[in-house]
Amino acid sequence: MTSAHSDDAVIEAVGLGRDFVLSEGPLFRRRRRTVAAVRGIDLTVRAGEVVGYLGPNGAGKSSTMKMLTGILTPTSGSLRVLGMEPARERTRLASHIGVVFGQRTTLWWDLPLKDSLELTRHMYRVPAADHARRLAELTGLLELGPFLATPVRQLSLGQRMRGDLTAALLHGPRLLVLDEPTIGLDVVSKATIREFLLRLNAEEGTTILLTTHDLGDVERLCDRVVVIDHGSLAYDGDLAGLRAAVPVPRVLVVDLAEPSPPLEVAGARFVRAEGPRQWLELEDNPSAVIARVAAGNEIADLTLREPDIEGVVAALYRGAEPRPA
Ligand SMILES: Nc1ncnc2c1ncn2[C@@H]1O[C@H](COP(=O)(O)OP(=O)(O)OP(=O)(O)O)[C@@H](O)[C@H]1O
Repeated sequence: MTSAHSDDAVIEAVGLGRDFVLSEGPLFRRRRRTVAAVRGIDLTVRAGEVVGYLGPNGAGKSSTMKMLTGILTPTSGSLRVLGMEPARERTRLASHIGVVFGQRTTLWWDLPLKDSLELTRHMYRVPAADHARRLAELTGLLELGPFLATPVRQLSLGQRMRGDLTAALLHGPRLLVLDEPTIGLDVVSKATIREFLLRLNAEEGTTILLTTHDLGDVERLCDRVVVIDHGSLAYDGDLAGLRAAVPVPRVLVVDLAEPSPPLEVAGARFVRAEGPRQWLELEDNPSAVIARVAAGNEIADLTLREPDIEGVVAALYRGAEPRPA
């Protein structure tokens, strides 16, 4: 621990970086090339926060997650998780954090779920009484009862994810690290997982850091979003701030009385048409544009669409400069 470590910081990264050195080219003429997967990230996550760690493929999310959990050693900067240096104190850290990778399971494929969870208890050396109490709680909340006796290989993806979450939480970790926790799940399973995570955070104060490409996860769960691109932080703040920071135009959907050629209106840009419906990107304030459209056309209906988070993050990735707050 360092004296600079602040009390309620669960994650403290300063100038965190990770390079990979690749050897490329034909034998005897190999060239070494360095890929900077993570470049000088400063990130503090405080107890009780739910943080979405977003970015396009290859942005450096997994490399960051691996450093946080001690699987990968940073090549620059400093990193403390719950006051520990993950790569050096990986085993001790493991008893205070829970990790779930949506695409992989930590459960034993051939064992019934409850036996798999029992093995997890031994791995984390959780006393039997604590385990039984916590398993009963989690079984209730995640409705595991009907499939506790089912071998893991026969579980649906949603059931397995609930099992994996249980395995990650049986030892009562203070930090939960989730990599794509709802990937591949149907709408109902996603909602179950999201509600559960919100409750876990509210009732136990568990800090949650999650990567996701599912913007519903972000909208429902995250107080704060951190966007990483090419290994560097592109945004750190709340979702409303992200929406406001990236200039994605609002869209006016105009239902005309009949199909018409593309509207040409000052302060708006025609995007597309489908029968009598046209989409216009607004460059001016909506009421001015609506008045201009109404002046020359018969309108059946109008809807103003705020940019959705998908559009905002996509714009950020495309390199739209965030506006100063
Ligand atoms: N073991 C490795 N050896 C060499 N390069 C690597 C290694 N791991 C990651 N990289 C490179 O580092 C960069 C960041 O990769 P990383 O997997 O962290 O991104 P990501 O944001 O998790 O992407 P995804 O959403 O696709 O999982 C990429 O350019 C990747 O090719």
